[in-house]
Parts: sequence; C-alpha cells; structure tokens
Amino acid sequence: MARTPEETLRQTLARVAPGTDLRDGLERILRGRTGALIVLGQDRLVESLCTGGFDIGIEFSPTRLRELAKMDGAITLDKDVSVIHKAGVQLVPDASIPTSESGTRHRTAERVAVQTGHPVITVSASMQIIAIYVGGIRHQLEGSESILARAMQALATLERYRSRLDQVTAALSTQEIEDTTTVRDVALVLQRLEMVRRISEEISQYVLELGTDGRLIALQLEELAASAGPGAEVVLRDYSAAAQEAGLADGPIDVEAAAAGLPLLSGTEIVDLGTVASLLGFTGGPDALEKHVQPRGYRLLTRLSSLPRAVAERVVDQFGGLQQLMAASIEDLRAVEGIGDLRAKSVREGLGRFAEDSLLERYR
Ligand SMILES: Nc1ncnc2c1ncn2[C@@H]1O[C@H](COP(=O)(O)OP(=O)(O)OP(=O)(O)O)[C@@H](O)[C@H]1O
Repeated sequence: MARTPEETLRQTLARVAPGTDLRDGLERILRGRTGALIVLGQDRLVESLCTGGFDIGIEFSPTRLRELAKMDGAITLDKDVSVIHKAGVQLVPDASIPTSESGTRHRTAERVAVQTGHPVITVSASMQIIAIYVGGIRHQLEGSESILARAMQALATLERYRSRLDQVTAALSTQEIEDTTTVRDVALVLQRLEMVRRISEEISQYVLELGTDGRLIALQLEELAASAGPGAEVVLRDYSAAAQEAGLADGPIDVEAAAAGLPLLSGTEIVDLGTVASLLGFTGGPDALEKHVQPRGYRLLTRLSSLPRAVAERVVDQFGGLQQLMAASIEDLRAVEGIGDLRAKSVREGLGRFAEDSLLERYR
C-alpha cells in the first residue's frame, strides 16, 4: 500500500534515530565535516537518475558510509539500510521540479525525494545539519537534548490533560446515571479525549526521533496513555441518535465519519465546544449545548471488563438506553442472548457500583 509522505517520514525518523547504525554513520560524517547526499531506496527510477560513480553492493556499516561520503557525489542505499548500492554518483533529477533550497546538494535532495518517493538524507558540510527530504517535506534532525526538553514539556501537558479528562469523564458518568446529561458534557469529554490523543501522538513522534535516548519518555507515555479508557468512538456511539431524538436530524449520525472528523478539527475548532457538538449533529450554536441528551449505555458497559463487546451491544440493543438498563433486573438481563446467571449478576452489580460511585462523586 502506498504510504503518505508523513508515514514515510515517521519510518525514516525511526531509521535515523540515535542508537541506529545509520545515525552513527551520519554523526561520523558530521564530525568529519565532509557532508553527504544519501538516497534511501534503490529501484529503476533511482537508477535512471544516477550517472557515473561506482557500484558498491556491500553490507551497510557506519564506517563504510563515512568513508564513501569522503568522495564527491551521492550514495544510494536500499530502503532498509542494509546494503550500500552506489557511491560517488551524480544525481540528475528532473530540473522542472520546483525547489526552495539554494545549494546544489540540497536542491538535488529535494527534487530526488519528490521524483522518486524515496527519502533522501543530506548532511550539510557548511551548516553542520542533517536533514531528511520526503515528498515535499523537509525535516531537520535535532540533537537529543532539545527534543528531550520538548518531550518533557509535552509529557507535563499530557499529565494535566489526563487529569482534566478523568474529571470530565467521571462527571459525565454521574450525569448519565442521574439522567442530567447535556450536549455540553458530552462535547467536553470528546474534546478532552482528542486533546489527550493529540499530545500523546506528539510525544510518540519525539520517542521515535529519540531512539534509544527516548526510553524513559516512552515508558511514561505508555503509563499515562494505558489507563485512558475507551476512545471517542464509544462516546459517539452512545449519543449517535441524540440529535435525532432531539428532533434536529432525520437519522442517527455516522459514528465512523464523526470519529474520523474529530482528529481533523483544527487547533481553534477543537477548543470550541459548539464545533465539537456539531459532530454529534447538534449544529444550533450555543443553545444546542444546553440540550438534554441520553446515552445508550455503551461507554459504561465497556467499563465492565468481563463483558465481551458483542454481548454489550446486544444488551444496549435490548434496553435501548442507559436509564432502562439501570432499571433492569437480573431476570431482565438474563433474557439477553449470551447472558447467563453469572453475567447477569455481574452486570447488575457493576451497574450498581457505578450508581454508588456517582453518588459519592456528587457529594465529594
Ligand atoms: N546532483 C548531485 N549529485 C550528487 N552529488 C551532488 C549533487 N549536487 C551536489 N552534490 C554534492 O554536494 C557537494 C556540495 O555541493 P554544494 O556546495 O553546491 O551544495 P550545498 O547544498 O551548498 O551543500 P553544503 O551545505 O554541504 O555546503 C558536492 O561537492 C557534491 O559532492
């Protein structure tokens, strides 16, 4: 499957992360103050852009890369960085491809990356910079210290976002059980879930770039992300028919489309609860946020870990809404396919616990 330039860049960042052989080779070139132009990919198209130079065909090693970079011209590797194919080649990409770079090494790198779709790495002799070109993207590698500083800052932000998410999620559970939920409460949880997702994604990018220097950050990210609970899709499913029930839409929303739309909201859109609520079909501006809505019960049921997803769905279908579900007896629950005595009891007890927790939350 064709990758997007962003995906290819992520993969390339992993290949050049500290601790990898390729990074070791690049650092050696940087210290040697020579410079390099390296294509990560070998196919017919790359071949057709190469003139002169030497066919090498040896296993990749950092010291070999450094030695070959002393020659004028470019080096081609296979995409997995296991073989050095050519060295000292002159690359002649299509000159009509626009480039914003100035020196010939960097102009060539940008054009070859666009023309071939392969990542191209440059080590600038004059500026002492390593850059990656993928498609039309240029990414400059930074030292681990500055990335680490930003990653630590992002982790602190994630911690704050997480505790706010936990607050609004607990508040939503209480409101759902007491049947006092408004669109605002739901939009707030969706907003916070998305903010946590965005900052977690930013941190995983740093982890990727940091390679072996990012192990501690990775552990902290894992810890903070692991207990985040179900994602936005479950919340959207819970309220997929809410706008229809409020007489604002002809049918339920498309949950998948709404879940895909949430990450697409811009930084300013995501802070506006009205825009988030429009994903649920509530497009009436500030007034729409105060509308009373009722969940179907998916989210609370997914917190009962013993219940398989398919059974949870049947329970929701059977009762139609959380309020009816909360009122269901063990016998009512047993009537659902896949629910025997034990499960009926554990669902009943689980729901009872939620009700108690919600009371505690209210009077805390
Ligand atoms: N088309 C090309 N194919 C292969 N190698 C090239 C090509 N263009 C430039 N180079 C390599 O880059 C070297 C530096 O070229 P130049 O100084 O013009 O580029 P630059 O972008 O200013 O690079 P730097 O930032 O390293 O100074 C050349 O000596 C050559 O080894």
